[in-house]
Amino acid sequence: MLQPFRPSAILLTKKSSSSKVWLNRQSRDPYVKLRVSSEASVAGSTSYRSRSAFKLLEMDDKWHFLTPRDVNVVLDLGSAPGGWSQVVAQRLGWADTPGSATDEWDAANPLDISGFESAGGRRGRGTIVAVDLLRMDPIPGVQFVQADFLAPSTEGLLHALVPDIDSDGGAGEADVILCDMAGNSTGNTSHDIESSLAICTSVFEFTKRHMRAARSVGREMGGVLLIKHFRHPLIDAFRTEHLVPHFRDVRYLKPNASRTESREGYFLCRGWRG
Ligand SMILES: C[S@@+](CC[C@H](N)C(=O)[O-])C[C@H]1O[C@@H](n2cnc3c(N)ncnc32)[C@H](O)[C@@H]1O
Repeated sequence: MLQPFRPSAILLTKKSSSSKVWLNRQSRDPYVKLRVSSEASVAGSTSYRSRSAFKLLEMDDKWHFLTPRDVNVVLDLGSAPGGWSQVVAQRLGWADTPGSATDEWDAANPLDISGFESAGGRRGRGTIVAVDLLRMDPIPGVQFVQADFLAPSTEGLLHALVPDIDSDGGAGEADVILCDMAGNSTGNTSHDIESSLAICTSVFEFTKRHMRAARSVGREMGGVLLIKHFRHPLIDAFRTEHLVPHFRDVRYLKPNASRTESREGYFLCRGWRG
């Protein structure tokens, strides 16, 4: 007769010690506490869906790349569960609070735009398009595409959702491209760096085709790219070869909300030169 599975003493010890480390870290993490307390303080809405939301809030509070009135088209690459999209929706006026999940997701439809209409009929400005491999519950003001960003067909899906408002017919429609995309960490540094580099390269190629340059809208500053990466000399070389020549200003950001022990950081690239 089959015996029910009983974890061995070793498994139990390993699990409980790693769980303890995790629980310990969570209970001391001020951003986890903040995420939970934002739920309590915002009646009738959900809290931010991710701890990551606080990184974007912190970076935008300092550098103001989402708040200018002429920011109208924002792309959120690697958006699930939706913390960054909630922040963008708030900053573009779609909601005062992080916003609440609305209808059930229709998993059969990769171009579900059910989150587009704001709860209560409130309209913000502009267009927010988010993409992720994983499903994401709707957020008012955010159009979501469930797809692999690295697949060639995804670019067309994203492009179809963004209004092409160039007056001179030139390329480029995004004011801000955000990328918090990351593959699953394997613990193997060279594999993780390779994956981060592949994402950075692909996002940069996409940026070249879709970022708005200053001249196309008569602005002083072209579009902004905020891109996550994992610190490594190869990523530094990517910054020097690709980002620096194409933007007026490129800087490394490590928000307080990003864990110190993590190699994660962000390049904030402002003023796309085209
Ligand atoms: C750190 S999470 C993003 C968290 C998000 N900014 C938030 O605040 O909720 C990274 C996301 O990148 C997504 N991702 C990784 N590779 C992807 C790919 N090739 N295409 C689309 N999404 C991808 C993952 O599914 C994951 O949801």
